[in-house]
Amino acid sequence: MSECSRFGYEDCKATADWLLTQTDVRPLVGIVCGSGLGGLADMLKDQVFFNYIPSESSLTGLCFCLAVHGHAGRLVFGTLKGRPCVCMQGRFHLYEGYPIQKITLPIRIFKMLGVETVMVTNAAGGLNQDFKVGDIMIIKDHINMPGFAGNNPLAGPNDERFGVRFPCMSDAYDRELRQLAMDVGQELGYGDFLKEGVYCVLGGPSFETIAECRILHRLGADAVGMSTAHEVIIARHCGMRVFALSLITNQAVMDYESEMKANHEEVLQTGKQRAEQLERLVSTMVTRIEHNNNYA
Ligand SMILES: O=P(O)(O)O[C@H]1O[C@H](CO)[C@@H](O)[C@H]1O
Ligand SMILES: Nc1nc2[nH]cnc2c(=O)[nH]1
Repeated sequence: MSECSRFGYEDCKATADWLLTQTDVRPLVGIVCGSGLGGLADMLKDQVFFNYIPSESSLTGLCFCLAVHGHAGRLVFGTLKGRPCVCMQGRFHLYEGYPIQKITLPIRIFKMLGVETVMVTNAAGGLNQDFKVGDIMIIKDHINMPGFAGNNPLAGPNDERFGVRFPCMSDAYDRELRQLAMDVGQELGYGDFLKEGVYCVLGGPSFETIAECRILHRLGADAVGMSTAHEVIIARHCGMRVFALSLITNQAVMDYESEMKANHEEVLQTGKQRAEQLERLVSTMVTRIEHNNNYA
């Protein structure tokens, strides 16, 4: 069986159907928590959660083993300020060695659970020289670097039950949700550290060289990370609205004289420092999204 068909429609449906027998929550919003940002899932009330199961032969299809420090590895259902949500408290990355279709399987499961809006968060290195550590960057576009070399989650046979063969990506990051984030951010007094920009995904796990950071910046990227774009492509393919943000956890090293060194501890530390504001931004947005959906 090919990798693509192993994580196909039937797998997603079986998993979603099983999950729906385990909880009364019918989520309209699905949230993906980035490195150090798992506290978003802890905000959910009346939680029902499932640990990602470290087995290839899992009945539920959620056959993942999660080892990345800073990611809990749970699918959490619950309500956020009264709105039904599901959260991936921890995600999967290319560098963990999983096929790209497996990394993005939970997003299709979101769809089959009834999710309409996906909110994706990540930790990223700042390439834009105007960005500071601790800034929150609303993602307006991405550069899918692995996709340039053919590593796209939609590569392989297309299943029309999910979406079309050639989905548009120029509108991937919903304009209204970006505006909503800006409005909510201003209301909360986050104006000084709320930015907008382009996210570039690389395969990782090594952080970038100085030359790589310089070229990514010249290509138009404002932040660099190792996730998100694959999830967004899959979410858009099956018609969900997408909002995504990066927490700028470290400054990408662009200068040969610099003594700075990217490291995962700093990433997690910055996550902790901004956790509360980020949670408030996302949870306030969630309370307004349903209203937004009415005229979407
Ligand atoms: O993208 P998330 O999962 O937030 O994590 C980011 O932070 C980790 C590196 O510190 C990498 O996994 C990178 O992708
Ligand atoms: N690739 C990459 N991922 C990150 N995640 C958090 N910071 C970084 C970074 O500087 N580079």
